[in-house]
Amino acid sequence: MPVAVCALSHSPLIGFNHPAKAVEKRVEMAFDQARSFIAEFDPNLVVLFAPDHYNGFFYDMMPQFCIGTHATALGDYNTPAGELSVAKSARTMAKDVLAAGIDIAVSERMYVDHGFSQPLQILFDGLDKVPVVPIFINSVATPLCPVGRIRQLGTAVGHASAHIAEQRVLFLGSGGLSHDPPVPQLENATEEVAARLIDGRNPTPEERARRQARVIASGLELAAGTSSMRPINPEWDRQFLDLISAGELQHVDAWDNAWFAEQAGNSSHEVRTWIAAYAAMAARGNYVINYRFYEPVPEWVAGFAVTTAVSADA
Ligand SMILES: O=C(O)/C=C/c1cccc(O)c1O
Ligand SMILES: [Fe+2]
Repeated sequence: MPVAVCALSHSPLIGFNHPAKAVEKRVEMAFDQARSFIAEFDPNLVVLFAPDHYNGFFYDMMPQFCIGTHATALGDYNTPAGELSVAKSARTMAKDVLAAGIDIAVSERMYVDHGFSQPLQILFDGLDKVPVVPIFINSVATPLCPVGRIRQLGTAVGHASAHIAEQRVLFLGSGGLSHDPPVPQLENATEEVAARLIDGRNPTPEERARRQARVIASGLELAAGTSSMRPINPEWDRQFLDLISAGELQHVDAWDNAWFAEQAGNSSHEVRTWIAAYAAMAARGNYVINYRFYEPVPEWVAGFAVTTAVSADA
């Protein structure tokens, strides 16, 4: 039963802000590479690990991770809106992951944002082109669980994937690497912002447009060097990619949550999606990364990376 991985950064600013043409071209070539890899692997199931950015998940009930048995994309930042094609195996996998001692939440009405929809759009040209098991991983709403729990989650998902009907499973991680976009934090939020983080579902079109305009402007400021946001940290990103490449995921268990934010920005916790995807792969045997791309892209507020991996004995 072959398994494979694709993990990639996302940014809702793609298409809004434009880095140098050569940079956009290199990223597009990386997407081409990932698309060719996936087309050749021909998965009949994608297990998609992705975060949310206070669009589908709020502090009124914030799980650390959640598996969707139905999922709908909201369509923020011009990403496609609509139903994901959630596989029946989502239920089987939820049962198996719980039986392994990982208390994953289950949602019959999961709402997801660009974290899920962008990779499906870029890699599969739509939300419903491939059966998917969507797994939300909290990467912004503090307090966050220890990152070692995410590795255990990924491991449990990997084991569960060996007992489902689908035979060709792609583990897809969406997020990271170092970046610090202006996603608000509850601890220092005004009353108005706190209310939005606790239960800000269904913003008006004007509210959504204001939020998006602020984030789009933040990318231009980061690129111009006039931003107070934490800069992208290519060295931290390189070390993270080296660790994944070496298959030494167990080291993440010692990583302190505060250290992520200090080194690589609050949203660097999105690498949790990569850790889960690669831990799932590792649970199915040794792997080799056969493609690795990295480029810091401040206009998109992203240490932008794309990797693919296959089983070592494939
Ligand atoms: O949710 C937002 O408004 C912005 C999200 C964002 C910006 C830049 C990089 C990312 O990974 C994001 O999710
Ligand atoms: Fe994000």
